[in-house]
Amino acid sequence: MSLYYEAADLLTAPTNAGGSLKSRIFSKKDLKSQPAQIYALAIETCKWSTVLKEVVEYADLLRLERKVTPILSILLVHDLLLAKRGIALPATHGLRTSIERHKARLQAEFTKARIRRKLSTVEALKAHIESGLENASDTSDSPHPRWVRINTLKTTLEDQLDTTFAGYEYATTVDAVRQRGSKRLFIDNNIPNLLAITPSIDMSKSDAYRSGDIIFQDKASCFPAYLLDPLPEDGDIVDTCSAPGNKTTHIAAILLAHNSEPDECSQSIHAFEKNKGRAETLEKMVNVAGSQPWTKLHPGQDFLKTDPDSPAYKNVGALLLDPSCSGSGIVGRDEMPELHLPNLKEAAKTGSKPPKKGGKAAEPKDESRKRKREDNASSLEVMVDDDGEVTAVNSEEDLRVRLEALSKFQLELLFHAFKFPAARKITYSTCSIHAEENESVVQKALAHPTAKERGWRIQKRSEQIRGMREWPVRGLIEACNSNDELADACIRANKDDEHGTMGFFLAGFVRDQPEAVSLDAEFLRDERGHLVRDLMGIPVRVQPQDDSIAGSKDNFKTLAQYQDDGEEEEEWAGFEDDVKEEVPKTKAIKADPRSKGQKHDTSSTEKGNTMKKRPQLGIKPDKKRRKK
Ligand SMILES: C[S@@+](CC[C@H](N)C(=O)[O-])C[C@H]1O[C@@H](n2cnc3c(N)ncnc32)[C@H](O)[C@@H]1O
Repeated sequence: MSLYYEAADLLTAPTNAGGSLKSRIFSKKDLKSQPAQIYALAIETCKWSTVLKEVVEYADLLRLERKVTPILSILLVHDLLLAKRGIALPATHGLRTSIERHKARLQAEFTKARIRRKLSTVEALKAHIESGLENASDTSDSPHPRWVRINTLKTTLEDQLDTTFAGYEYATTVDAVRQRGSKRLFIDNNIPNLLAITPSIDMSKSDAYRSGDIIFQDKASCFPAYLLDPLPEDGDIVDTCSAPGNKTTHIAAILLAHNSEPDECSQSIHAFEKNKGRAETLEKMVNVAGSQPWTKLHPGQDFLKTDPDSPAYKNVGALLLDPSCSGSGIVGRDEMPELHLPNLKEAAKTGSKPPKKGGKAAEPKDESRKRKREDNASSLEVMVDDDGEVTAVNSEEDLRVRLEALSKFQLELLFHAFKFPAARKITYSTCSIHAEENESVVQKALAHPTAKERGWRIQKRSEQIRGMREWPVRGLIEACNSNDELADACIRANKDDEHGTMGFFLAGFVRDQPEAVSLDAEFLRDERGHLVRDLMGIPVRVQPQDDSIAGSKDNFKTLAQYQDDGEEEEEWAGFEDDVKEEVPKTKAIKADPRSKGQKHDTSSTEKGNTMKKRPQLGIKPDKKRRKK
């Protein structure tokens, strides 16, 4: 019984009591229930409170059950509808029976709440709540700026500045937009098409947000797709862990920015999402953002179970890995959560009074509670990872064990990504501040035989796209065993510094040749795949710089291309008339199993050139994309 009363007390403590929910729970010495249990119930109920409020109000529960206070009603209804074991009270307990006798009605209202949100399953509703979309109207006074990505699949930066953001004052620093009461915007210097706006302005009801013209996405969360920078020659892209889809839709926007005509973009994004409920959210986001023509969804599919050698992935040249992590970089985790309580109006009319025990006589009316944030540096007690999983972490050892489990999974994901035969770019990111999930994973991955065999290496800072090269916050040198170059290659973002981002980590992996390009690729082949041999019967090497040799490159393919066509190398069967001593005029046709008949300039496949050839995103707004 104490669980619900204790959770109710902690959630309804005066806002000036200070401290985060975590610190309030774990600093209380006289609790009868397990602190982690109270925390899990309280945090989950807050997350669900907009839905629970509706359910309680529409079921008229407060009028029918006068002993139940608003806060107790949503805690109990939460467990009735969402906890595996239901309400944690004896079956005959008065509080439990007062809720359970309305079970059918409450469940019906819960279903209606889901349908009102146009979600087809409870799983999808859960994913919707986890994604934070339900509280998009949060108007908290947090000084963290609101980052807004302009979705260039649907609109342009210029158009948005002229319409949605008309009347905003332009700030020259991100700091200036944080000022409460202002109406300012800052155009980001690192990421194209990204703005920071004053956080107290609620954009969630704007047409631009509803139509997918703008997407709320923290600056640091925009780093991975921008660093990956999928170019036409990169072929297909895999987003290994996609929901809710911020990075998937960002990849699509960049892909299209590199193509002058959207119709000509033959590249696809394979978006994997293991959790079916989250996959529904992903699908919604992809549709709203208008990236569906280029996105192949793999709902409910575990990326680790894909076969990298499957023909379906033979053109995959780039992968984005943004796996589940501790979520320790997420801003606002330590604050008091927002709580929506059911309206007391009806109950008040009929004269009902909340009981003294466990409840507060003066419950707030139909409004959200906002609490001030207090520094909570010492609380390690509970970890809520970015999938919403709550883990009790009462000691350094607990934390170590949790981080070890997470990093094992993260490494496994990287090893799997390394196996895609045509891949030559990978980004690895987390919203964790812990080196165990970041620099340590990178080092272990690089040291692993799979990485070495397949030629994967870290993408150096000097090789990174401009905005990332110029970003000042880099990896932790001490976590990189004093390897300056590696630390400099790693990208970090801090959650409490002047840049106004969440805590984040990112590293790029590259290899100069896809695996399929073996030494054999250096030898010429005719159109049937046979090695071209000289008079002595020795295979003719490709002479990349020799322009004097006549011949058409179209007559020749490399081994990798023939393997790609499903043809096998044959024994030499003599000269072919039409290819006798002919060698291509151009440099070697580098095996590029990624090209899908799209315009392909072989010279631009060389890594060193890609940065120079890249369009200057962000300097000019992209032109309007045709909506399919
Ligand atoms: C950090 S979130 C991804 C956020 C997403 N990239 C974005 O920016 O919107 C991690 C996601 O990976 C999913 N996931 C975890 N393991 C997976 C796996 N083995 N295969 C596919 N998805 C996985 C989780 O369900 C979760 O939705």
